[in-house]
Amino acid sequence: MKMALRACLRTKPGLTALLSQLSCSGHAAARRAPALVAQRSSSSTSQKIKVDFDQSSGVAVMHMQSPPVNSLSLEFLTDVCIALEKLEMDKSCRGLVVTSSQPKVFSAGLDILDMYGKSPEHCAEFWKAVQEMWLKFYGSNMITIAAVNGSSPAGGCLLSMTCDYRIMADNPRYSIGLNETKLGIVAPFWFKDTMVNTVGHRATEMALQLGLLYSPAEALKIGLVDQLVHEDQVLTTATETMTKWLAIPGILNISYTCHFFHLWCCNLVCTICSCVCQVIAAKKIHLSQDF
Ligand SMILES: CCCCC/C=C\CCC/C=C/CC(=O)SCCNC(=O)CCNC(=O)[C@H](O)C(C)(C)COP(=O)(O)OP(=O)(O)OC[C@H]1O[C@@H](n2cnc3c(N)ncnc32)[C@H](O)[C@@H]1OP(=O)(O)O
Repeated sequence: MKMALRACLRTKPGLTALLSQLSCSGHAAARRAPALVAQRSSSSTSQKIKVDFDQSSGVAVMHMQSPPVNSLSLEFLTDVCIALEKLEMDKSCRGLVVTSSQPKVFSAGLDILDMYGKSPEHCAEFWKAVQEMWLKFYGSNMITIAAVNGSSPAGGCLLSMTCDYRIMADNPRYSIGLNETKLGIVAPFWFKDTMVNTVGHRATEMALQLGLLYSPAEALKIGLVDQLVHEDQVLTTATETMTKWLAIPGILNISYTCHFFHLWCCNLVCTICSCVCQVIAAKKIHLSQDF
């Protein structure tokens, strides 16, 4: 799916426009202009994000450092998007590892306090920022690896699933999954689609209906993560793995992209049809109540 988005962003101007409308892209850029990284190795820091870029390997490491649990607030999401935009514009950056500086937690998902009791304008901006983060990671031209060094529920799990590869700390205290159902909320369809693309239809059905959080071993078993390593080894394994991914010629990447793009389009058409059916059904119910 991620590759599919990459392809359409490269080759389909129409869809780019569609996606940019969806994501309200430029939202982040409007706040702060991106800067190109000039040094051989560099480090740039916002309050909540630290990026170390090694120009010799072309690999950047994004450390999420928003205490206590890297919850995805509007401010944090905006910082993530800005950092991604900067890296994306630097053509020498080919790989991105995303990890957490917070102990025991990769990301606690969407910031619940940023969704509750806020103005409609804030909620709209917040929700656009969530979509923007998703699109930017999924549509990135860089190879992305999530170094999941702690728990990663809900939006945290989504963030990791938008990456090409996930390495998780092998600590049974940690968990990962889309647990929205347990919170009494429905995961948006694109959360669901992202999970289907990662673990398949049946596993997603079970995961979402029951709001399951998986231990690292369980997550590995269903393919929600790709590799487990000792807690101390998550980041080094991620950078080693990146070397392998970057050895694959980009052209092959693009070929796979076309296959996935086809699947993604089919999925999108189905989703639109299903939305139309729901609207028609809702109207029918409404009418039958009137008479
Ligand atoms: C606005 C537009 C709305 C449109 C709505 C449309 C559709 C709805 C779709 C909604 C989709 C939602 C996806 C989500 O991501 S919802 C968030 C779900 N997240 C969780 O369920 C995680 C909850 N947290 C935990 O499980 C744990 O905190 C932990 C991450 C495993 C870490 O555990 P631990 O180390 O033990 O830390 P604490 O539990 O003590 O927490 C420390 C501290 O952090 C606060 N906190 C935790 N999670 C969040 C969060 N998601 N947002 C904000 N704050 C969080 C927690 O309250 C503690 O704070 P205090 O120290 O002040 O008590």
